[in-house]
Amino acid sequence: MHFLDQRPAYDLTYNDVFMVPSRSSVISRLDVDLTSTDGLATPTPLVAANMTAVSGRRMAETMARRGGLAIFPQDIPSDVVAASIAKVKAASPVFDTAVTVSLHSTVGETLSLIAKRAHGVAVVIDADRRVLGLVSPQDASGADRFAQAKDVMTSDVTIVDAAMSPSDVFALLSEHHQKIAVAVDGDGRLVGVMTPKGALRSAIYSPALDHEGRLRAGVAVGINGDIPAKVRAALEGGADVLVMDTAHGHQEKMVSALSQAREVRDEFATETGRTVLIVAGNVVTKGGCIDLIDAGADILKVGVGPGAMCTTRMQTGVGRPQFSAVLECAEEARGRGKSIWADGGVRHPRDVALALAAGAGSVMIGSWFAGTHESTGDQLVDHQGRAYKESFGMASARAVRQRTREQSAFERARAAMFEEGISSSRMYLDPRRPGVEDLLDWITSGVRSSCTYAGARSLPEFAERAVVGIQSGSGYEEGRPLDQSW
Ligand SMILES: NC(=O)C1=CN([C@@H]2O[C@H](COP(=O)(O)OP(=O)(O)OC[C@H]3O[C@@H](n4cnc5c(N)ncnc54)[C@H](OP(=O)(O)O)[C@@H]3O)[C@@H](O)[C@H]2O)C=CC1
Ligand SMILES: Nc1nc2c(ncn2[C@@H]2O[C@H](COP(=O)(O)O)[C@@H](O)[C@H]2O)c(=O)[nH]1
Repeated sequence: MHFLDQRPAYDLTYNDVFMVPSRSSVISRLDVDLTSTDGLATPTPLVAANMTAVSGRRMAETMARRGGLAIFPQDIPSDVVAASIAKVKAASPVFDTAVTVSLHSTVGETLSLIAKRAHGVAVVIDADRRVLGLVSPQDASGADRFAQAKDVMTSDVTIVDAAMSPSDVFALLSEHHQKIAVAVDGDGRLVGVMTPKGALRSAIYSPALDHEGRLRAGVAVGINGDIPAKVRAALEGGADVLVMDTAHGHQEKMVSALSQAREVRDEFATETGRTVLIVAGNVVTKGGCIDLIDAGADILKVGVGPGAMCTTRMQTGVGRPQFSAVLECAEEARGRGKSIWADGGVRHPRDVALALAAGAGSVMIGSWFAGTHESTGDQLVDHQGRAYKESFGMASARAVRQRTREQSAFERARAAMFEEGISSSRMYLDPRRPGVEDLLDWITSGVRSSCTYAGARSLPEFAERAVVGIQSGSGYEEGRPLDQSW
């Protein structure tokens, strides 16, 4: 990437910069390869953050099915993480995991489960996972909440063989004017579901798969406690990437934790032949990058204070405008054969494009993804009828209380006094893009387009060719669409 004019002597946020188009020979946005350049080579360079309000099993499955990753947070007990990863790995890389209920599930329970996935139905199955019917909110409307699935379900179901290609599923659904297909295996047992949009997505995205062709997922580990035991539990639990994470990554405790993690990772690689990359952070300076790379990091997590749940900058004055942090750290890491993740502060697709232009290998997103069907929280509705989910920072008093649950009441209360995050925030589901896949479509189509404007067919070419200028506040404002006249 280079600057249109001179590189400024001050630091820049994503909002401070823009890209200009360059002469391009890339004639279609579909010709752009978005494979991440962080060493993980995921087909989509996006990672759902290790935040309790964001990444759980559904987020992990959905992100990996569309080529990205999700990281299980450090506050979840390792046996629970291992059980969740096992489910992710058992899920179909092609069909969405269905919400399932039995004939006797109540309508109330069924409706609350439907909101956990974007495809909008529950599949009614028997004890052998054979498909009996479908329930949608429309089918259930007007029914008593204590009525049962059998009373409201439809048995007009488009059943397909799980080996059918997504384009054939799409054609079948169009022919039958149906909104969803239910895939079964050779024994007639439920495998998953596919909507017409899901079929289209399967043609555009490739899943992020492990060495056995199963969906990938990552696990975060903090820097306190028994690091070797935690790292081993994460690796044995099936983690495909390990994230060593703390607010102030450039501290000696991290350096020591990272060295220990590296040792366990290498032992595990010798035992299993599987080398899991280690991401460490958060840092925002060259010095931080150098020290963590020397201590064993393969990828650096970059960003202090840009997060939507973050109070660090206001409370401490510490942090760094994210575009400059990413640019400087990516340069430093690249010079040492490593890469970075740009973590935090992404509010629009353009921010992802700018982070990748600045050299990030992948981009980590938290709060934006918290407001989707697939995030961990329950969907709530405000007094105007708008759907939202609760989000909170990982350094908020709420998260700290959870993380320190095994300590004494005094220690927990003391730790919570050092909060650097918001304990409760409403992330509204965008009615046009309520699922994380809708956001992925929006982001990746934007990034593909940014690449063609720069004349780049891949992310390394994009990071090389992008031309970035600096804009005023009104320059940024001019670029915002208006939903009504002025
Ligand atoms: N990217 C960002 O800007 C930030 C991210 N976060 C996220 O919040 C989560 C929790 O992180 P964290 O608060 O580090 O909790 P951790 O549970 O990982 O513990 C942090 C450890 O580092 C010590 N420490 C020393 N200096 C600091 C400091 N300035 N800030 C925080 N800890 C410090 C703490 O000791 P002691 O408590 O005794 O001081 C504690 O032992 C992580 O996911 C992290 O990424 C949090 C804040 C900023
Ligand atoms: N200072 C804090 N930073 C936090 C906290 N919880 C998470 N984070 C960081 O934010 C990113 C995600 O950023 P977003 O803008 O996409 O939401 C996450 O990965 C952490 O690095 C917190 O409590 N305080």
